[in-house]
Amino acid sequence: MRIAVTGLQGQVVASLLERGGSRAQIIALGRPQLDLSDASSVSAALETARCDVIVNAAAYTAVDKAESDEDGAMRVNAAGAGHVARSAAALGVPVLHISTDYVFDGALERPYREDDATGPTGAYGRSKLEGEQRVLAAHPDAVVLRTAWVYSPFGANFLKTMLRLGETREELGVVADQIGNPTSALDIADAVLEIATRIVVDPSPALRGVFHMTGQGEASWADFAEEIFGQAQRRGRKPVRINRIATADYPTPARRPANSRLDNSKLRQAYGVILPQWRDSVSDCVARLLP
Ligand SMILES: NC(=O)C1=CN([C@@H]2O[C@H](COP(=O)(O)OP(=O)(O)OC[C@H]3O[C@@H](n4cnc5c(N)ncnc54)[C@H](O)[C@@H]3O)[C@@H](O)[C@H]2O)C=CC1
Repeated sequence: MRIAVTGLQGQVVASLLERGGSRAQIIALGRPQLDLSDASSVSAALETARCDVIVNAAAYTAVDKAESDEDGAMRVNAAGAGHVARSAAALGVPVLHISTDYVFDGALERPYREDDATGPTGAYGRSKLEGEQRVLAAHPDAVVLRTAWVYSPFGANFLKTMLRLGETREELGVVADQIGNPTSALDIADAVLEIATRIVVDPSPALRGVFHMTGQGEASWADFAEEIFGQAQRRGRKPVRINRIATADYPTPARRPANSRLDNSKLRQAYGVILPQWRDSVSDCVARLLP
């Protein structure tokens, strides 16, 4: 199977390139050849790729910067996602589109299900929600996978930031009143490969539409940090104390949802896919970064 994926170096792209193995040939397409904000570059690159499935994993992911550049985020996350889905529909291949927990406002007191009301609290979330809607409108054979709190050995992410800060700091203040599901990009890649394999052979409507896909178990950012430093300490790093702070004490341009947890039951029922427990995947990632 040939899978074309947007982006060259993102966390999910790098993970797909690593995990493709013998299961799939991964063709990564990024700038300048494929620029999500340029419809003609998207259609030309995807046509040339001659693939069986398209995964839209590239995005404008700078959540805080998007607050002062909403047009830029919209061009990539909304219009760009639409370009990918339209091209996929024209080529007659299914599309898997990666989206986010930030489409929700976080006020609900249980994990969000796919049909819960959306209500993004910031520009990034609004652009990603608009992207989902454009993908679903453009392509009947689309799967939208909402994930959250992504980390990996690649690129920039919370886990790598913690390990870097831990080299010089003895204590750190980390937000304890936002809860979500830390998710390894390598686990996302494994699940995307399974979903792609199914969708090319099974036309069932139950396999199309929006699905939530995150690591199992929940955590606050402070819990996540404590787990990272606990694992790092077992690998010879000095201890780092976490001071559990409130969101109000760590102001950022974009407001984040207090509850980001996503209920994964629909994905499990439709595809039989379930991601590993988040602490196990954190352990694997720390082991790779601190061998
Ligand atoms: N990082 C996270 O915590 C979360 C990410 N997501 C979503 O997961 C997906 C993958 O995210 P990551 O791999 O973490 O992102 P990343 O930030 O590691 O990589 C994004 C990639 O998109 C590429 N890109 C940006 N603008 C582009 C454009 N105009 N044309 C072509 N390529 C462009 C970048 O060069 C980069 O390679 C994205 O859809 C993101 O919105 C969802 C929830 C949380």
